[in-house]
Parts: sequence; structure tokens; C-alpha cells
Amino acid sequence: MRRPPLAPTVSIRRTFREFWPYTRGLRHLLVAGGTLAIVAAVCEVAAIGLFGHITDEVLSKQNLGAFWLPAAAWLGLAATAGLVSFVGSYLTALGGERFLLRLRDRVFEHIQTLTPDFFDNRRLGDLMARLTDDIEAIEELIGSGLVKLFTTLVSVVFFAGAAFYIRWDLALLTFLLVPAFLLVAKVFASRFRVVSARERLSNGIMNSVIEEGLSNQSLVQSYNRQGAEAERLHSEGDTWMRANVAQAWLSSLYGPVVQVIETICLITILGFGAWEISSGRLTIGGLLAFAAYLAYLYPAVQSLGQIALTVSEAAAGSDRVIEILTTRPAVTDRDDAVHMGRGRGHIEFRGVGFTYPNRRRPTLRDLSFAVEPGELVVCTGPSGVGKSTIAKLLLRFYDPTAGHVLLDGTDIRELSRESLRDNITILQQENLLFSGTVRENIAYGCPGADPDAVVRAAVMADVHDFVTTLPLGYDTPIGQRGRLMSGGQRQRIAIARAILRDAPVLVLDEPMTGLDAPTAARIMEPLKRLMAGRTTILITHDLRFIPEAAHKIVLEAVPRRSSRIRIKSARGRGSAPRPSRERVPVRDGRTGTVP
Ligand SMILES: Nc1ncnc2c1ncn2[C@@H]1O[C@H](COP(=O)(O)OP(=O)(O)OP(=O)(O)O)[C@@H](O)[C@H]1O
Repeated sequence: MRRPPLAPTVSIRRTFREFWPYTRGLRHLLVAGGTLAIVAAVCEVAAIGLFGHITDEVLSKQNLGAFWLPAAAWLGLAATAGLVSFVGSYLTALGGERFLLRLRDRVFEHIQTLTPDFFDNRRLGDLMARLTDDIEAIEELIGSGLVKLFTTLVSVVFFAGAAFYIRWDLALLTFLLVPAFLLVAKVFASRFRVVSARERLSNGIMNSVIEEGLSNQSLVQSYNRQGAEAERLHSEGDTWMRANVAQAWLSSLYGPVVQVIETICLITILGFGAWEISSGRLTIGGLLAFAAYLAYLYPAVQSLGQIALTVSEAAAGSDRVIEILTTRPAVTDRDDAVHMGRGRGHIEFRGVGFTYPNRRRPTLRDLSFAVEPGELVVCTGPSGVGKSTIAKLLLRFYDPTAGHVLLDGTDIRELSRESLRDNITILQQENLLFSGTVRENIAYGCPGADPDAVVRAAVMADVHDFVTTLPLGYDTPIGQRGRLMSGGQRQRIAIARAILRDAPVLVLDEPMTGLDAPTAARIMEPLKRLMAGRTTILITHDLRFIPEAAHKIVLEAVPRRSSRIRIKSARGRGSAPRPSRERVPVRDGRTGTVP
């Protein structure tokens, strides 16, 4: 399988510009967290000062009387530092988690504005990884990461300031080695970003393999493909492992490299300090306090470098989230889109042509037909000729590349998608149910529906008697995608949902697919009740149960680059066209028209 490319790299500045607005209303938490962390650092600086004082005034002079006051002050500082760092960490975590929640909501909201084409061209597991792991990585950059960066920087300034205060010349000597830290951090961070991008991609692919493997378990087991699936996961897991090992290699190497630089610094300081003490220019307490400040300072400098690695990792995640956020929906509402109320249900396709994105050959060309309010039209024709595409155009999952689709005489591009879709109910080939209860699934299109209305819809859909036999009746869970139900039961629950929704236009896309003849015949009764009084486009191969009075649209694939449409009476194959419409010659290619 072809591996998808890495998401385009985005600069850190752009990442901040993109995600910083999401911290609005949370910044006070982050600022409070940062401020408290600074207070904790100040307490630590002061505590180290007291340590130096105790060494010089108590230990060197063997004066126990001078011990108690600084010891009590030290204890007080330690308690204050503990308390403020606890509250600070909590507030930072609170701000970070709220940021995460907000960002995930936003990305999910955005994803739901994208047309089905976006999902058809991507793997679900990868999208899930972007909505979970990658978003968490961004939080580590913008939320808690920013606070950590700020507090670490402030700690560096404090400890360095304290070290300068004790001995500026020693401190200066120490600081000569700081550029070495920065250089190492820079080299590691750039390598880390490349490796992290690969790891993120690999994580997405591995999630996809798990998601596909688990959701298709019945297919996997019935085709004895368990070994192949395990192999597929192993192979992706292996790629992911390699990326992780490369990450671990870099971050493990980073520690010792920095440690060596740190040790060089400490030895230099101690040597220089010993010389200063022997010549009487520095006390032991002064040297110990100085060394203690350095012991705090170096880890802070080191964690600045570590933050650079975290930033690289987070940037790889944010590239993938920004890639989604910058994807524009193929179909949008116009600024002046009309919000129509309940329509009459007159449908017209006028000279419609359509080519799927990334396809060169058109699926529909110059297609015209009209359906009167309340009328049933059956759309039939060979597989792959474009029948379901008609439903997608009607719902504005795509816009036609030529011509117009009209609802009650208005081009549907002029309507808001929400109001258009409120007027249309689609019953798809594969019944899409959620893993809630029977009641939740029936009421899916009508949240808050009256329980009696749910039961009435179930009665009309011929599913009520069955539901009453379930252990919890309407509150019985139907399993993942309704898999605890039979195909016919799923279909009837979907019909009840459509009845409850009560839209004037109905699109039935192969409602009999996968059902045997008796089940299909049984479904036909509730379907007729559903269709009564609604404009219905029934897409089907199965003409056995087509109502007598139905008119037919036959999409025909004509040899070489054309297909044509005919409208016939449903009473017999090849019978005369409807009186109000006439067949016209096939025009330029794939489809012909009946205007
Ligand atoms: N998202 C898509 N991207 C690209 N091509 C697509 C997409 N969906 C469908 N097609 C192509 O468009 C053509 C028409 O598909 P459509 O699903 O409308 O056919 P159909 O007549 O409903 O077929 P069937 O009866 O088998 O369901 C097919 O050749 C199909 O491969």
C-alpha cells in the first residue's frame, strides 16, 4: 500500500499564530501557573542562600545558636515552594486540558464541514490519531509547554543572577559554556523534528490498520486473513517502532552530551573555587551555595534544550492538524444563502454534468429529469453508472460541474445546506446506525422527539413488535453499528428514523440490498408508508417490488464514453416514455437527457 506523504512543514511562528487564539479565556490560568512557578523558584533561590549562610555561620563557626532562625526560615520557604508549585502545576494543567478540549472540539467541528470526498480519500485511523495524539502534542507546545518554557527561562535568570551575585567572575566563566548547550540543543532539535514527523505519520497509519482490522473482523475471520492482518499491523508497528527508536536514540544521546558539558563546567568551577578559597577570596559556604545554584541552573538550561525537542515533536503534530484545518470544504454555503422552510418537494436536475475530484472521466453528463411533489421515481441502471451520485448531488455533498439541481424551482446552491438537508431524508445502502439504544437511533434525526412519536414511527416501520421482545425494549443497545440486529431489523429501524424525521423528499439508495426475498417483501410495506405523500427517488437494481405506478429513470452505460438516461413507465420494461417527457438523442458523450 502506498504510504501517504508527510504533512507540509509549518513554521513554529505560524503554529503559534494558528493556535494561540484558542488560549483566549484560559490565559489567566496559564499566567497564574507561570507566576506561581516563579514564586517557587524564588523560594528555592532564597533557600539555597540560607544553606550557604548556615554553612558559613553555623557549620564553619560551630555556632548552634545561629542555626534555628535560618532553619525555620528554610522550612517556611520549602513549605511555601511546595504549596505554590502544587497550585501552579494544577492551574497549568487545568488551562492545558481546557485548551485541549477546545482545540479538539474545533478540529472536529471543522472536519464535519468537509464533504464526504475528504473522508473517502483518507484513512479513519489516521484522522483519529490527528484528533487525539497530535492535538495533545500541540497542547504541550502552546499550553503547558509555553508555561514550562517561561518558568524555566525565569529559573535560569534567577539562578544565574544568584550565581552572579555571589561571584560574578566565576559565573561569567560558567556562562562561557552556555553557547555549547545551545548549539547541542539546536542540532538535536532539528534532527528530532524530522524523526518526529515520521513517527506521527507512522502512528496515524498504524491506527488506521488497527481500526480497519478491528472493524472488519467478520470479513477477516471468514476469509482466514488473521495472519495477514497481524502481519500488516506488525509491519506498520515495526516502522513506528523504528521512528520511536530514532527519537529515543536522539533524546537518550542528548542527556549524556549535555551531562558532559555540565561536568566540565562544574569541575572548572570547583577547581577555580578551590584556588579562590585557598587564597582567602571565597568562603566554603559561598562556594557551596554557588555550586548549588549551578546544580539548579544546569538542569534548567538542560530542560530548555529538552523543551526544544518537545517543540520539535509538537510541531510535527501541529503540521498534521494544520493540514486539516486549512482544508476547505468542497461545498460551502453562499454568504446570501437562503434558509428555506419545509418545501413542497419538487426536484429537477437540469443539464447536470459531474466529474468526481481526481477523476478524469465524467460520471454524469447532461442529465435532466424532474420529479413532481409526492411522486415516486425509480432510478435504475447498471452498477457504477452514477445512480448514487444523483443522491450525493441532491444532498450537496458535491456541486455539479455543469447544470443545475433545483428544489422547488430554486437552485440548491442558493439554499443553506442545513435547510436543504432538513428537506431530504436519505436511506442508504448500508444502514448507518450508531452504537446507542433503539430509541436513540430512531430519534437520531429528531433529537428530543416525543417518546410516543418514536413508538408511532416504529409501529409504521413494522419494528415495534420486534423491539418489545428485546430485553430493555426501546432502551436496548443495538451494538457497534447496529450489529446486534439483523439486516432487516437494521433496515426497519432506519425506516422508523426516516418516518420520524418527516422530510418532504426521500432518497432510498438500494433499500433492499442484502435482504432475501421475504425480508425485502416485508420491508416494502413500511417503505410504502414512508414514501406516502413524499417525493421519492428510489435507487435500485431490484425491480421486483417496484410499485405499479412508479416512473423509471434508466441510466444506461452506452458503449465507449457515454451513458444515457431514459424514463419509462414502471409497468413494463421498454414501454413508452412518459407523455410529458420525450426522449432526446444522446448528446456529446456519456449521458443523454430527457428534458
Ligand atoms: N468519491 C468518489 N470519488 C471518485 N469516484 C467515485 C466516488 N464515488 C463513486 N465514484 C465513481 O463514480 C461512478 C458512479 O458511482 P455510483 O456510486 O454513483 O454508481 P451506482 O450507479 O450507484 O453504482 P451501484 O449500483 O453499484 O451502487 C463509479 O464509477 C464510481 O467508481
